[in-house]
Amino acid sequence: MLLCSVAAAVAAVAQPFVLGRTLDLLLRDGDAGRWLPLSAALLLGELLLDSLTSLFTGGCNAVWTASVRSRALRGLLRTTPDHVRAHPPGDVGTRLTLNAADAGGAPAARAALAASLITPLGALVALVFVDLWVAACVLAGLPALALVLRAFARDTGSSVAAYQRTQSLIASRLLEALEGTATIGAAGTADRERARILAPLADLAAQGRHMWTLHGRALGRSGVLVPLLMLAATAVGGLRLAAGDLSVGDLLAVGRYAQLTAGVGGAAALLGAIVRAREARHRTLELERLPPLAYGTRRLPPDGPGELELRGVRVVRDGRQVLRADGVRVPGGSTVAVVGRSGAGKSVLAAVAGRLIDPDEGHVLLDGVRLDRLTREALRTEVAYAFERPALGEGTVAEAVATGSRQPSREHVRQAARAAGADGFVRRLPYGYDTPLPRAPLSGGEHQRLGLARAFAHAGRLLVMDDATSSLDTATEHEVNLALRRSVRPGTRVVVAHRPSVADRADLVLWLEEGRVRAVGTHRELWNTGDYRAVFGADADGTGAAAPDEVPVRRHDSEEVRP
Ligand SMILES: Nc1ncnc2c1ncn2[C@@H]1O[C@H](COP(=O)(O)OP(=O)(O)OP(=O)(O)O)[C@@H](O)[C@H]1O
Repeated sequence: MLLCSVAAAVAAVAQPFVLGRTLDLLLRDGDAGRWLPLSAALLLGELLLDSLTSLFTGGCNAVWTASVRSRALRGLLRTTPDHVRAHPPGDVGTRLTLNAADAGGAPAARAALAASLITPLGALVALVFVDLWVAACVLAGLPALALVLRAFARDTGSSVAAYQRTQSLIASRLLEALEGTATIGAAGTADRERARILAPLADLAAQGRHMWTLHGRALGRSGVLVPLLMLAATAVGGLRLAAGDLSVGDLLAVGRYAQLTAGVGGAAALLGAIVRAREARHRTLELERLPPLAYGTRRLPPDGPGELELRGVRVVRDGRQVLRADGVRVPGGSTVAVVGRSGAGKSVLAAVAGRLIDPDEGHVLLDGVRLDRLTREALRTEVAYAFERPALGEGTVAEAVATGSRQPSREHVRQAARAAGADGFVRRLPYGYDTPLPRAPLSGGEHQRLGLARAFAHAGRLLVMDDATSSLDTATEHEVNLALRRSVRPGTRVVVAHRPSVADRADLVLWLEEGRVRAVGTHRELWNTGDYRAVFGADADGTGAAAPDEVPVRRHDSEEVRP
């Protein structure tokens, strides 16, 4: 692309000279010889090169945008969920689409700017050769043009950055509102919500106007300067022609060269694109440079039971301790329910247990090996997660369940779906397991069961379920739990639980309170504590809010329990 634009610039610089020469020969002899076809070739060549430059510019923009976008995406996927949290979905969307596309235009705009400078510089040099006086006249006007461009590049940078930030704010608010349409509809707050989303629009308009004003001012100033320069150059050239120091062809050439030299003012538009690309690149770089989660080189001992240990673990967020857990040992193969009031630190513990995030202090060990020392492969094949709102993608149902570090067979996928209570509704979909998810109208509970199926299909020695059954009715949840014991690879389970039935079925309960481990024991032992019962909304005597939610459940030792 650069070669084509440079060649086009060279052709543009050569043209006035060749045309001038051709004109002189035609006027003098009536025959320009080889100069005439040369002029035609130059004109055609420039046209062809300009077309090729446009073609390559499109290709270059596409390739570079894809590269900027992929790198930003890789940065996002390498980091921990905690770091991504600082960027709401709308912000990430804006950075990966609008900003990546702007940033992707940088190399082509730089090349075009370089080429656009070659023409005026070449024209100036050619002008010196044709006539020194006209060249001096043009040269005298150039510093003023350079000043106009410099001021434009300086002032426009901050406006562009503010404009891009505001765009991203509007996108974030819009996405938030789209996620909460039901709430907004039910509360009848659509107008207020619309006003909230569009509130930054006034700023955006002001920033946009400011950008265009700067642009317009730069174009206007250079628009005044360039004709003035041209007028001065033509006047000097005319005087020189009258004095017999220039031929008619020379006058044609100097006029054209003066015009090409003054074309440096056209760089304003390219400069604008470069400044926009630079600010946009800063924004995509922020995603690209999110601190990655580093992996170690250790592997897990083969056939380990999945013993989990939290040693001196401390997680601090915004200067506040949100989790402290020391000396917590979960025997391999057991199920531990993590309970506590909202905000007690359950999800933070679940994230630390499977190394979605690293603790600020202390270590988590799986079968005696620190999680941060494990290879990525060892960690992700041995630790599986199921979440409250799983992200299933847009492939088929089977692909959604199969996606993960291993590639389970189709039969394995079915088995996992059966265990998660998903097989029945999946079979009723138009194409069963081959139904594309966007064409599968799933309820919240069905969506969650597919997420569970995925976790079951990839279950290693540790399975972390963070509120992953919250949308299931108690009977389905009970069935899923039984199937989990029977049909899924045995291992240690960490289950964030809000229902007493789940805590009761667990071998062990980890009770968190304000980010600290209040007690570890069985549900039955802990139920004797009023504060523990209060976590489930039960009254001091053990009845109340928790009771209606309960169905009689059997513990794995077959003893019927109604907490
Ligand atoms: N990245 C973060 N930045 C700031 N605060 C955080 C971050 N992650 C968690 N917290 C805070 O840590 C506390 C525990 O959060 P956590 O999500 O673990 O609660 P939880 O027990 O799972 O609650 P719930 O039952 O409502 O889901 C909360 O006060 C939360 O605001």
